[in-house]
Amino acid sequence: MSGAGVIGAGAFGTALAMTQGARGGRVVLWGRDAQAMAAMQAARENAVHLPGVPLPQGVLATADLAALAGLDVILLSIPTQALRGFLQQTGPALGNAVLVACCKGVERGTGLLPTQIIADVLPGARTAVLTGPSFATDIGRGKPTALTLATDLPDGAALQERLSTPVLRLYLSDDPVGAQLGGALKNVIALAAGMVIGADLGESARAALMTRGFAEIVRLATKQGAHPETLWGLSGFGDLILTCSSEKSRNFSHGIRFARGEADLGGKTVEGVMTAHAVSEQGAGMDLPVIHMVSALLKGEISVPRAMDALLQRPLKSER
Ligand SMILES: NC(=O)C1=CN([C@@H]2O[C@H](COP(=O)(O)OP(=O)(O)OC[C@H]3O[C@@H](n4cnc5c(N)ncnc54)[C@H](OP(=O)(O)O)[C@@H]3O)[C@@H](O)[C@H]2O)C=CC1
Ligand SMILES: O=C(CO)COP(=O)(O)O
Repeated sequence: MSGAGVIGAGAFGTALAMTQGARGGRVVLWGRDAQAMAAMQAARENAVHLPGVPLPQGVLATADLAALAGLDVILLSIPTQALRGFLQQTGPALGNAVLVACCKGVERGTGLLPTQIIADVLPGARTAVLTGPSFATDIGRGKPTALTLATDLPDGAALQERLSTPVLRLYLSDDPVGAQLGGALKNVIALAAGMVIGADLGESARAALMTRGFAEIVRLATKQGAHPETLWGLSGFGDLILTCSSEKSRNFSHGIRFARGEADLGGKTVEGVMTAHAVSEQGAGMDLPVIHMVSALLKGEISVPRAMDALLQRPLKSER
C-alpha cells in the first residue's frame, strides 16, 4: 500500500504530516513514545508541539514501525545527531521508500550531512532533502511556504509533484550537498545573531554578522562542491533571513538567552550547537571566524564581549 510516512512526531514532523494529510491519502506519523502517540491519535492533536492544530483525518499517529510497511516516501524529521542511531536500529522497517531528510545539521565526529549518513548506514537507499525557510507552526497552520527539494534521483520532478501542496511550494534542486549545508550552517549563524541581540550589540552588528556569516557558508559549502546559486536560494539565504530575524527560531532565541547568561537554555532541539562544534572541529584550519567563535563561546572558552573584540580586532581585509 503506498502513502507517505513521517519519522519524528516533534514540531516539524507533525507539521509535515499535516501537509501530506491535507492532500488526502494515507499518512503515517511515527514517534518513539507509544503513550504519547496513542494520546495524539485519540486527541487528533499534537498537544506538546503543535497545540490547537488538528491532525487531518488521513493521518495515523503511531509508535508501531510495522505501520511504515509499503510506504513509497518517508520524511525523516528527527535531530541530525540521532539519525544514525535511528537508522541503524530501524533501517529495515523503512523498506524501499524514498528517504527524504528534513533535518538540518552536520553530524559531530564525521562531518557528514543527513543524506550522507543515510548512505553510510543504508547503502543504495534513494534519498532527497527537504529544507528551506519554514517554521513548523506556519506549515502546520497551512500558511504559504516555499522550500527546496534537492535530490540526485532521476524522478525528482515526480517527488516534487508528490510532496507539493497548494500552500507548500517546492522548488527542485539537483544540489543536495548545497541545500543541506545552507540549512545546517544558517543555524550556527542564527546562534551568533541571537548572541549579538542578547548582548545588546545592535541590529547593525547583527546585519554585519549575518552577511559575514553567509560569506563563511558560501566559502565552506562551495569547497565541498555546493553550487553558489543553491546557497543564494531558499535553503541558504532564505533560511538565514528567517532564522536570524525571529524569536520563533530556537537557534536564534538560544543565542539570545546564552548571551544574557540565562541558566535555563530551554532543553529544546537546537541543531546549531552540535553543528557549530562539528564544523569547527572538521574545519579547524579554515577561515571561518564566526563559526569557530560560536563553537568556542558554546564551549565556554571565551565570553561574548571578548569574542566580539577578537572578531573586530582582526586585520582589515577585502570583503571577498
Ligand atoms: N521546528 C521547525 O520549525 C523546523 C525544524 N526543522 C528540523 O527538523 C528536525 C526536527 O526538529 P523538530 O521537529 O522541530 O524538533 P522537536 O524537538 O520538536 O522534535 C524532535 C523529535 O525527534 C524525536 N527523536 C529524537 N531523538 C530520537 C531518536 N533517537 N529516535 C527517534 N526519535 C527521536 C523526538 O522524540 P521525543 O519527543 O520522544 O524526544 C521528537 O519527537 C531538526 O533537524 C530541525 O532543524 C526544519 C525546519 C523547521
Ligand atoms: O529551520 C527552521 C526554520 O527554517 C527552524 O529554526 P529553529 O530550529 O532555529 O527553530
